[in-house]
Amino acid sequence: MAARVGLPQQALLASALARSPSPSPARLPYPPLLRLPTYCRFFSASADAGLQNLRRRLPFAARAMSQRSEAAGSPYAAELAAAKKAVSLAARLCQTVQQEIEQSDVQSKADKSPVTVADYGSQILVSLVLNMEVTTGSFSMVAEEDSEDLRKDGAEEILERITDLVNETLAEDASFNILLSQEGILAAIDSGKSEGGPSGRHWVLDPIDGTKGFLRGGQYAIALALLDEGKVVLGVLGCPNLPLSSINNLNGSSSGDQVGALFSATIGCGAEVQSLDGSPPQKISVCSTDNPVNASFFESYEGAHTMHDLTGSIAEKLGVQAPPVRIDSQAKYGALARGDGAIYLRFPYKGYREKIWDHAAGAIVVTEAGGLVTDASGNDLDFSKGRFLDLDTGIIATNKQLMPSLLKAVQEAIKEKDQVPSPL
Ligand SMILES: Nc1ncnc2c1ncn2[C@@H]1O[C@H](COP(=O)(O)OS(=O)(=O)O)[C@@H](OP(=O)(O)O)[C@H]1O
Ligand SMILES: [Mg+2]
Repeated sequence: MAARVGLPQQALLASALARSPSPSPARLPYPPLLRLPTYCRFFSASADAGLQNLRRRLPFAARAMSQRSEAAGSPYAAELAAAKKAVSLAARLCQTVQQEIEQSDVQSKADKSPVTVADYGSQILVSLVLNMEVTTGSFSMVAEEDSEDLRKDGAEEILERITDLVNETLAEDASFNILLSQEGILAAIDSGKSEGGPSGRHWVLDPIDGTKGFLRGGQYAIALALLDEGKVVLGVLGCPNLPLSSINNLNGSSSGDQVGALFSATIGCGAEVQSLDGSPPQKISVCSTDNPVNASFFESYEGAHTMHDLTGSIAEKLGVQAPPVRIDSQAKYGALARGDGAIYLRFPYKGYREKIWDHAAGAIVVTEAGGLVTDASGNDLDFSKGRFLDLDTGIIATNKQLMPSLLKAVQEAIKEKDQVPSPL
């Protein structure tokens, strides 16, 4: 039986909520929260000894922020710091859930894909932190989840579970004097309904990329990017189960290494990795091999997400010797960006529409690490068209030396596949 927020904690949180006055705009300490009027109930945490007892450890997010990054002087430095803090906090909630997940924590969406209390919880925390930390401009977020299913009859229990998880995560972090009501929880999820587009700034979030991997106990990522005038200008990938230094086997694990990597990149400032618990950021770069024989390639773990027969044929044409490294989520982009492998191939089945949140953060981490990310014809990915990427050819990534031969192999393999008569 998984641990839930214990009764004393539940009572504490409930009483804190009950005695908190509704926020009036003049009292709100974080101006951006004005955009979500029913969002929060504030109270003075410092006066509450019980809440202090819930704060068992220093927030790793806060420590991560104090480390100097290459991007410190960039025009997006404040946004990058907020994004790292948001992703780190969300990662903590996801880790808690993954360790003790129950059947009732998982639901099925309209498209039959799974969604968990952690997907919702992660989206809520990222929305909240961004609203609190980024105080300039209007707030817009394109995110994967919405609250529709949680507003239906019968969803009361899961909504309560999400509310408890979010508030417990906030209560454990000394930098937050805030709890959310259930209306606040729903509003925070729905703050991700933006359509994005070519003008203005839009955050792009996959609160859990690779939910199937998350459920399997495997790799997943919290993926957050910022679009400015249609271009990705920063990206953060939190990968709680990825070894910090490198991966060296097909399961994405490596022996004796610290686990939990936070990748980040800002346009023009390079890409970095640090531990999720706050080690100093280290600059990363893609591997420099120009010999496909030495190259290994990443692809989706799920056979339904990419055509493994096509990727096998591409690898064979290139002369790649090593078997594919199959891991879930944009952790693949992070691993590629620091040179764990040389190539990433993704070829969904016909009819699948790629979402921008599945690639925005990963793509900038790779390009700022010196790599290239394109569609199967060599075109840059266009994140300015709304919630979808609108490409149907596939996505490839590698270093600049290998890209010409990779593109050639991709074109040949696609042509050959198209010539094979369909069995139907
Ligand atoms: N049919 C189909 N084809 C292609 N892609 C699909 C498909 N269905 C889902 N998805 C998306 O894949 C996301 C998971 O990322 P990956 O495919 O890289 O990882 S995995 O190894 O397959 O788990 C996954 O992200 P999450 O939904 O956030 O888990 C989906 O956005
Ligand atoms: Mg997701």
